[in-house]
Amino acid sequence: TRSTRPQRLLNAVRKHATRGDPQSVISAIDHFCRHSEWAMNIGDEKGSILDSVVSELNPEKVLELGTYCGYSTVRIARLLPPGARLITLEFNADYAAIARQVIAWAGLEDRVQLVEGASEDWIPRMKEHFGIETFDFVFLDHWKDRYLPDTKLMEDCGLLRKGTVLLADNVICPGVPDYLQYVRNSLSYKSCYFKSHLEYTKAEDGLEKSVFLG
Ligand SMILES: Cc1ncnc2c1ncn2[C@@H]1O[C@H](/C=C/CNC(=O)c2cc(-c3ccc(F)cc3)cc(O)c2O)[C@@H](O)[C@H]1O
Ligand SMILES: [Mg+2]
Repeated sequence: TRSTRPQRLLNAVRKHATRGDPQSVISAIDHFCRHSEWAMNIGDEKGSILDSVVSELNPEKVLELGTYCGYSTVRIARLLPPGARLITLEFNADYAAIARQVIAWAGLEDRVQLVEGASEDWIPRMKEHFGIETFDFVFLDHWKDRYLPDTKLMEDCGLLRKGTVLLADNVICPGVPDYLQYVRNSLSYKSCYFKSHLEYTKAEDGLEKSVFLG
């Protein structure tokens, strides 16, 4: 049977990246997506903005919604101190299997917990199942119509604290109008837009950084 694009992406990582070297995994995926097959990773340009937000925050507890192949998981986890934890949710078993191998190739499995399942099922279980009080940083990159309901769910589950940072991918392309309207008009958030480009293209896209004010 024909391989899938995530399988071909993993093959490119195994062929061109060095085990235990996260930067080489990131570069191998970016090269594959720029020169072989486009894939919906945050990419190098928006990825640098993600890096700067994570580095400035130095978060201990991180949640990622939508693992896909693990590209942004590797970008975030490589910047975390060893005691920090990144929980990433992915409900597609095939993507989860690829992402586990990408994360392992980068040598970051000790900092990452990939949970197979839907965000709406797992967000309410973060406290009792993972012993998480609140998250310091949340990266949203899953189905775009899930950003707003999941943000409200995280609020309702008490998973956000004063200062928790939400960073949302694709706020222009494909776009998340209901989420943007919410975080930009709610008195509970201080929000700002980082203009960039859709991964591996010249199209406009950007990231929205929203700080929960409690
Ligand atoms: C509720 C729930 N729970 C758990 N996992 C969940 C979940 N909902 C989705 N997932 C998972 O997350 C990923 C989905 C990512 C969706 N991302 C995009 O659709 C996306 C699209 C583009 C794009 C832009 C221009 C185009 F012309 C075409 C595509 C760019 C992007 O950067 C994207 O992120 C995928 O791995 C999916 O299984
Ligand atoms: Mg995205």
